[in-house]
Amino acid sequence: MSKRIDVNHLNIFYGKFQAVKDVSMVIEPKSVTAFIGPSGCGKSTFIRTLNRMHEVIPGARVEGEVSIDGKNLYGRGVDPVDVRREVGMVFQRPNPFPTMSIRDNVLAGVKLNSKRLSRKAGDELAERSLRGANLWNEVKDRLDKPGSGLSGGQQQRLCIARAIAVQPQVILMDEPCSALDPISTLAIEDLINELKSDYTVVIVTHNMQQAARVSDRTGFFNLEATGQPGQLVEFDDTQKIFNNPTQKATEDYISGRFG
Ligand SMILES: Nc1ncnc2c1ncn2[C@@H]1O[C@H](COP(=O)(O)OP(=O)(O)OP(=O)(O)O)[C@@H](O)[C@H]1O
Repeated sequence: MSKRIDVNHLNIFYGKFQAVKDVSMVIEPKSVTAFIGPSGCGKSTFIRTLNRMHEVIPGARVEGEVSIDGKNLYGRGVDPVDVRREVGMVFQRPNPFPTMSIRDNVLAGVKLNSKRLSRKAGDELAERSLRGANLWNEVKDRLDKPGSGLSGGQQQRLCIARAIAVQPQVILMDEPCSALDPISTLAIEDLINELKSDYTVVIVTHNMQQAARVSDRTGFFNLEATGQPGQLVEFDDTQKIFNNPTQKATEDYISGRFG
């Protein structure tokens, strides 16, 4: 359940404004890839194009190609709903359905995909997904209570359980810890580390220590100037990016000289 992503000459626009320019990269399966860079350089815009989520924004469009194991996500006849089933996403703010029970929250994505589940199959899938998100022990006695009754960190793991339940190949995370306290952040980081044995994980983070801790590969995005599109300046092994980057702009950013 893990696939390679190939991005080829991807340009991303909001109407006439070009937000991201000419990105090409390979994202390896069963690894964690992190994107860092200053505010507004297009990290969120880019990650959303990996599951066509940008298409919910009016006027947003791409040129170029994104392939998962050789299949172009933007090919003719490809249904974005199918793409989002294969490539799940977890957002900055945990967004469980507040009145829905914990169990039903986990199964919500599966049910949206119009899969009918028996009670037993639903219980099994909910347990498996909650275990996969390291949340089972904390919620197993209150599966029928609303998702909104959980702490922020637990809600984020609930959202990860919901993403896993659909059995995606890839999990995208857009600043998944930015609304969380340090303990919950560590719990999510541990989980990301475990998820990579089954999934291709892509994460946007503002926290450089987090990128250094959780990722195998890191991409640094930057803007040449305000109003210009964001570009991928450097993409390499995380060790290399943080210890011996090739580009001066990367070095300046990771050493806190700008951004
Ligand atoms: N819905 C939108 N409509 C128009 N322009 C947008 C939209 N979303 C983002 N942009 C613009 O695209 C550019 C990239 O924004 P994006 O949110 O991808 O950057 P980012 O690197 O994720 O920033 P941050 O770190 O602050 O979250 C910015 O100039 C932003 O103003």
